[in-house]
Amino acid sequence: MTEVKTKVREVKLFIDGEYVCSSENSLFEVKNPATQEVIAKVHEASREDVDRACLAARRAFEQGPWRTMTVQERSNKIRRMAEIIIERKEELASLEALDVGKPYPVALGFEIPRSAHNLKFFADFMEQQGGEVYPMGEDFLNYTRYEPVGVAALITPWNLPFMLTTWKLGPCLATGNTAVIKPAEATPLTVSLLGEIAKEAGIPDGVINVIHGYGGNSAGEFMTAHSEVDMISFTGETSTGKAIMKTGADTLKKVSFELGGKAANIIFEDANLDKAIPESIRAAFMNSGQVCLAGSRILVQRRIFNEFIERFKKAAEELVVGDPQDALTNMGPLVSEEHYQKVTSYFEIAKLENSTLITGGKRPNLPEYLKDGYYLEPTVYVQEDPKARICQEEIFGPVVTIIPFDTEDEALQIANSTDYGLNAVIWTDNLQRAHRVSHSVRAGTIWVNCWFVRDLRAPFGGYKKSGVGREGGHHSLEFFTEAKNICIALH
Ligand SMILES: NC(=O)c1ccc[n+]([C@@H]2O[C@H](COP(=O)([O-])OP(=O)(O)OC[C@H]3O[C@@H](n4cnc5c(N)ncnc54)[C@H](O)[C@@H]3O)[C@@H](O)[C@H]2O)c1
Ligand SMILES: O=C/C=C/C=C(\O)C(=O)O
Repeated sequence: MTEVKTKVREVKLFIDGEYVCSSENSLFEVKNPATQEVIAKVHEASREDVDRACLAARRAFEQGPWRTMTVQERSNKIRRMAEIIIERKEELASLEALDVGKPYPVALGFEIPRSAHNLKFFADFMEQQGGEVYPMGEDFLNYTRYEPVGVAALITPWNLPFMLTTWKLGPCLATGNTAVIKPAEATPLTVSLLGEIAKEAGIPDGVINVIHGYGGNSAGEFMTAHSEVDMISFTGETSTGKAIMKTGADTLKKVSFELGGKAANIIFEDANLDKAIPESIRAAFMNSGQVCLAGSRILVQRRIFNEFIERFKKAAEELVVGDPQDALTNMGPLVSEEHYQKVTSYFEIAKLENSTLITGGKRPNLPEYLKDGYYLEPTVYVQEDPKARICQEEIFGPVVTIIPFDTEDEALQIANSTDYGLNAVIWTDNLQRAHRVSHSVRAGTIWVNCWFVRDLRAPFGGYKKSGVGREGGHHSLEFFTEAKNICIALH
């Protein structure tokens, strides 16, 4: 592990089947969030590099054979990528832990296997798909084909880099498109390996290209403006989604956006707290709270409010914050100084808004070698006013707010009072209430008595400012295909 931690890697661009340097020889550094040591020097894609990547993807799309091979041939190659990911799971997990600062067991046990599954699932799923036939009596016959759209820009954030990239890449490839991928500048390590994984799996050159760089006035913007890119699948902040939509508008690109969240986690008085408390802890603090689906607003019914707070506080204080490579660690550091500044700015806001600090709100005491990492204690506030900024804005760190409520109607009103609508969590043993509340919360995913349980066939995406469109199962296939109807006169 020490060698993994201290080595400084050179991360190149992967264009048209080859790892290449930035044409302007511009490199940026990536740091280990746990220690702030430099772990990689990354080639930044210039406008010319982005152009080459988009043209390579276009050529690979137009000239084939990717688009024209049988579904089974394509799916076999995608499944081979999934197998290679599993063969290399320890290496990928330690790189992800190093780059993002997340606990190694989480990367190894959840994210890397899920990444392989993202590819295998869509390869298998695509093999089950067909077209449609609409006969018009004896005179005409319609049949419908689902054809790939072309070149996709896949842009992903730093919190779950490999998992979220493969979640887009699986359906993109399975439907016969080609891709230009840009991981977040803070966490490019695992995604950069997709080039060699694709090559080993026999994916033709140009089908997968990986470029690196920043967003505005850098690789992200260049690719979303590029005339050879037909569609953009983006996961990240709501404000970035708006910028990308504007840039993509000139060339009328198709977009699919998975954006921010501020999930209500509603605990009714009849909930089983023995389950609700540990899951609410996971929903609040997994990946240091840097999860779009985080249950960051906990709404608790007044009758159980004090008991909930006491037990939740105790459980939060038991979490081990520390070195992500240490097997006992529950919570690593935040990803960067910039993000730490954003998250800790909410401590001041919380004070100004008269929130009550229950626990946390500061750096934990840690060994000397971790002194430069951006660590925070799990932080819990109580706030009576659901309109306060800490109840409304996505903090994206280990900070949750507990809000009391009296009635089901009040809980619903609070749950629906933010601009976001990605997901919500409901804890109740009352079946009717579970359904009633699920129907009335305006969010794309509702988890009842559980959190972050995923079936990849299910639609995934957000209401309101949490997204545009849905991914998952046939929803992903619809985004990555054009439906073509062919009408034939039969005589
Ligand atoms: N809804 C979901 O499924 C989901 C999943 C994970 C994260 N997120 C959201 O992601 C955010 C955290 O991630 P982040 O800080 O990396 O997000 P971000 O929006 O800052 O960056 C995401 C990606 O977009 C790129 N980018 C930034 N500006 C761009 C521009 N103008 N044009 C093109 N590309 C641009 C970045 O370089 C990065 O690769 C949170 O808001 C979180 O809720 C959402
Ligand atoms: O941080 C966000 C988590 C997103 C999860 C998914 O996109 C998924 O499970 O498919």
